[in-house]
Amino acid sequence: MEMGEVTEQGAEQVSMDMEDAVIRTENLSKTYKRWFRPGTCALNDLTITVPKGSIFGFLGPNGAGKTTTIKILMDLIKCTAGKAYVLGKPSYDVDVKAKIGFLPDSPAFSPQLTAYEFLNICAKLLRLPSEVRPGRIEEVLSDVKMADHARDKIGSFSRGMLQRVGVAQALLNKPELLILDEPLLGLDPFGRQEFKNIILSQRERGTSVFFSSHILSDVEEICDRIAILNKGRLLCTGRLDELLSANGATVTIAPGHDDILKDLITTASGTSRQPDGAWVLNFEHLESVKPRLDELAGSFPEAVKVSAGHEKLEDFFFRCLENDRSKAAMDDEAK
Ligand SMILES: Nc1ncnc2c1ncn2[C@@H]1O[C@H](COP(=O)(O)OP(=O)(O)OP(=O)(O)O)[C@@H](O)[C@H]1O
Repeated sequence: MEMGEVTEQGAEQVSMDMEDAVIRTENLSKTYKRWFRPGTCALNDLTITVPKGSIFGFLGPNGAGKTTTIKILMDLIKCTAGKAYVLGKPSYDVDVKAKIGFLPDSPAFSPQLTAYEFLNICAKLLRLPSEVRPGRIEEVLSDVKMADHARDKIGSFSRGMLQRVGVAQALLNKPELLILDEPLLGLDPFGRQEFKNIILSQRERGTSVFFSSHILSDVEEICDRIAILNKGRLLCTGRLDELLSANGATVTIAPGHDDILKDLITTASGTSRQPDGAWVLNFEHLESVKPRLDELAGSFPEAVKVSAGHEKLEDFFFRCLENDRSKAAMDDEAK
């Protein structure tokens, strides 16, 4: 983890060189006004840095403030306080838009247009030269596996196909930075795999990617960095490998040894049962259970397998939210 990066709620992130950051927010806050009622605080003091070349997963439960942040980064709405920089410029800088590929939350398409016609309009808006446009449109349609549907009307597309067209338009201008709001929404497992391949190949050509998602297994597979938000506040951010490996352990108990579980299960941060009946337990701190695990591994060498240093993102995510909820409950009690 970089020096000063937030690992605990409320900690401050020390600034990384702006040159190395494709996105940087500083104490960003947003309150939506409401008539005759207190406003909704959607974002509260958010400070994050997305370094150049990274694939950054922006996570949080419904209503955490992800779309609000993305809208501010795209200058679709104004923040109430704080600062947002994209590719080293304030987020309202118009010139920067030509270097970004953007997929909004629930994009709307004109159903009468074919995929090709829609992308042609987008390419014109991006001022791609006319001689380049057809080739580039074919290229992005092929990237998202929609080449066979170029001449079909968008109105006939499934949700997943619409999402692919949305990703295709985000790729049109060969962006330096992709900002994608829930790009995996509506994609089947093949679509998700293709999306992950697209993102990894984009990174290879030097594009940085910032996307929000609820599909934690996919985020774990491709992201090198994450931030987790809850109720508009940052719970943690950093390199995924460092956040997940922080002293954790995964223990697998072979099928038929459920009796071993009894005293372990109460201290595990996460548990899951495999189809073959084996149990997988995740521990936040290996040290706290190591003596007991050593003892069990000595008595049941075939039944207990310990791999240090890798908590699943899903377990980490729930643990962060649970800690936040307990802290909020304690704060309420103290009031
Ligand atoms: N235009 C708006 N006016 C008033 N409140 C809003 C508006 N947009 C969002 N909010 C509120 O701001 C908070 C954050 O919403 P936001 O859409 O940013 O969350 P999110 O993390 O993207 O959620 P989801 O995962 O469900 O898409 C929520 O409480 C939401 O009700």
